[in-house]
Amino acid sequence: MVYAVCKRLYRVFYPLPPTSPSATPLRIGILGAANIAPIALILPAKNHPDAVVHAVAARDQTRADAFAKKWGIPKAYGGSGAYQKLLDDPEIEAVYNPLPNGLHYEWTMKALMAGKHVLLEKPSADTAEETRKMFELAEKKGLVLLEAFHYRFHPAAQRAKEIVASGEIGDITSIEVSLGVPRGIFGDDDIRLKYELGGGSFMDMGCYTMSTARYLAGADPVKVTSATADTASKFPKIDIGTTAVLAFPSKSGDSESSESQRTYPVTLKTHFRIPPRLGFIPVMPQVYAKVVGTRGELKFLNFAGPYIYHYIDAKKTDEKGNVVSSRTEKRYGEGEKYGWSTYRFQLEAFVDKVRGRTPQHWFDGADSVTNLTWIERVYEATDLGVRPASTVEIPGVI
Ligand SMILES: NC(=O)C1=CN([C@@H]2O[C@H](COP(=O)(O)OP(=O)(O)OC[C@H]3O[C@@H](n4cnc5c(N)ncnc54)[C@H](OP(=O)(O)O)[C@@H]3O)[C@@H](O)[C@H]2O)C=CC1
Ligand SMILES: O=C1OC[C@@H](O)[C@H](O)[C@H]1O
Repeated sequence: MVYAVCKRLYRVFYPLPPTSPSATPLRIGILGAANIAPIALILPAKNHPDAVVHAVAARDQTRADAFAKKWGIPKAYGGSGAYQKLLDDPEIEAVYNPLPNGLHYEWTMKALMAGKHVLLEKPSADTAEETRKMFELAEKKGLVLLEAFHYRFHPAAQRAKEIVASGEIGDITSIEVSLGVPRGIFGDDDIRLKYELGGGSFMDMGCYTMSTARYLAGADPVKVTSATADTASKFPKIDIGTTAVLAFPSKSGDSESSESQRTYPVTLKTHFRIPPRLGFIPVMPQVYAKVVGTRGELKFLNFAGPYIYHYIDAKKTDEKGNVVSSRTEKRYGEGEKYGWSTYRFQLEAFVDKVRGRTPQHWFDGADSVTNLTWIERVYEATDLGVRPASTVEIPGVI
């Protein structure tokens, strides 16, 4: 297993160059020298025949230059006007926006106003209204806008959904999705801990858990049943961890049924700093989705980064709940796509969409709006309140 993981990671970090590169690849610019940019875009683009990272912009010229040099990016914009300069560059056709959440709306709107397609990091914005406005503008301008839920483009996620949708485990009776990391990964200065930048674990990680639960269920919540947040005095309004229970609509159940028959519970758990067990035993990241049905259950381990390692355990149960059969599946892609990262699959779809080809998978703005709507409702239920909407006026947008 260790060898297989190393082999896949090797290919992610040392991607093979495309065998027949396009003469006119989609030229992408990156807003911000963000930590996530290499893995989410720069490395995937290195083996995409029809995409190239052409420019990066950072608030500091030295940082922009160093980033461009390290990753082989031809142009580097730096200084206070750098992001807008990149948007004004006629050579750039699409933009990757990995800015802090609280800046997603402003710079996506500006990018769309500049006529660029946008691959936008998750969560799409601070409020559902901002998300709605961004997709409305993209539609009006005929531009592609995609919230970067990369996991959905990976064959493992698609297989997990297929098993649930096939009815193999019966009708869903509960779902649990967890995304949490041990203490020590995010320092106090991390953007994730800044309320004014749209921080909070249910924004950062909760957006995945919400998206994954909705994806696997093939349905949207009907209400937030409960939500509790762990907070720390150092970070007012930031949830270090959140546990939310939402009600999803059952397949069975009609208007005559009780609420517990009409819905089933979906538990979403997030955490930035899971403490060590017994105070000193290090814990592993908690990244899984579990779907329980009337005739079985499915566990998808590492749904957020399945290209590194994952398994999908599917169990069938009898009427008494006894396990009658179980199997484990793994999906890492086929042929030349074997071992592609989630981000590489995502880039393939994004470029296909921009080029007018039919992507292997896609989801639209309505999906992103719904996701953020329910994130907001969870924050309302925790009493921490929704994240602050942008106050920036976008020239040309009413
Ligand atoms: N898809 C995925 O797997 C992941 C997605 N993400 C998402 O990507 C985004 C960025 O995350 P990450 O790369 O970890 O963050 P970083 O802190 O590394 O990057 C954020 C970038 O934003 C820029 N920036 C602009 N204004 C500010 C400001 N006021 N404060 C701080 N930074 C600012 C900085 O760019 P500059 O260089 O100009 O200074 C910085 O490089 C988030 O939305 C996050 O949710 C994060 C990790 C994984
Ligand atoms: O994939 C992820 O896992 C860890 C998070 O903090 C990050 O932002 C997210 O995208």
